[in-house]
Amino acid sequence: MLLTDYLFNESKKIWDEYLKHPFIVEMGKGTLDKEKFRNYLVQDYLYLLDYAKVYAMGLIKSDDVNHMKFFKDSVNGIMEDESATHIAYLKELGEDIKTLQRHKLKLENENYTNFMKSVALTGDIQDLIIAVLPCAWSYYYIAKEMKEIYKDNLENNYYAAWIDSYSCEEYRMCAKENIDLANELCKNIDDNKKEKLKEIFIKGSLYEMEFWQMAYKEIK
Ligand SMILES: Cc1ncc(CN)c(N)n1
Repeated sequence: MLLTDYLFNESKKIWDEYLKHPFIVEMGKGTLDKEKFRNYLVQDYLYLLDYAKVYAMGLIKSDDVNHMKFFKDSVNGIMEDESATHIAYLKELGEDIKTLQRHKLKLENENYTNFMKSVALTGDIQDLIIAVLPCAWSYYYIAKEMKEIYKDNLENNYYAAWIDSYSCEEYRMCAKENIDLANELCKNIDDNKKEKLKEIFIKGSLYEMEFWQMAYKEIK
């Protein structure tokens, strides 16, 4: 069995909870409070900056030129393409884009990004790819499911552009490249390492859940 199939099975319960989360359900129905969404996007914009740094550390820890290119292209994809959806929504919602970086990270966001950065700094390249794997993969999983569940509700849905950006072919490829690299880098691991990687993956998946919780409860 591929390592990523094993990791998916081990965390599927958590991932299926994402689909029931009120933030996701209300986005799917188009009823989510726009102020909540704006605050989420500001936090997520800051998250993406740290997330890009983790891929930059992946480049430093790679020896293979193809892996180096993957991490370089990922930094570019995060900072240019993924952030572009955030910026477009935030502009439309009246946020000052020039001062976005001045916002403070909320606790759950900081905990999550500190976790990824610490794995990236103290672990090996296998630990690093598994720490970032729930990010792209779970967003693709969520958006693809939303596209199906809420298919009759997307035409005039304010959040359709968000759903599209994470379920489109380009993002599917992005998630697949992360999955394929994880399997390639981890193909010869022993059982102890597999257990360690499972713990990292489950922690990352739980931090994703905490992020949705943070976005929904929205205490400033
Ligand atoms: C918190 C979080 N996790 C994952 C993703 C998808 N890259 C994101 N934008 N934000």
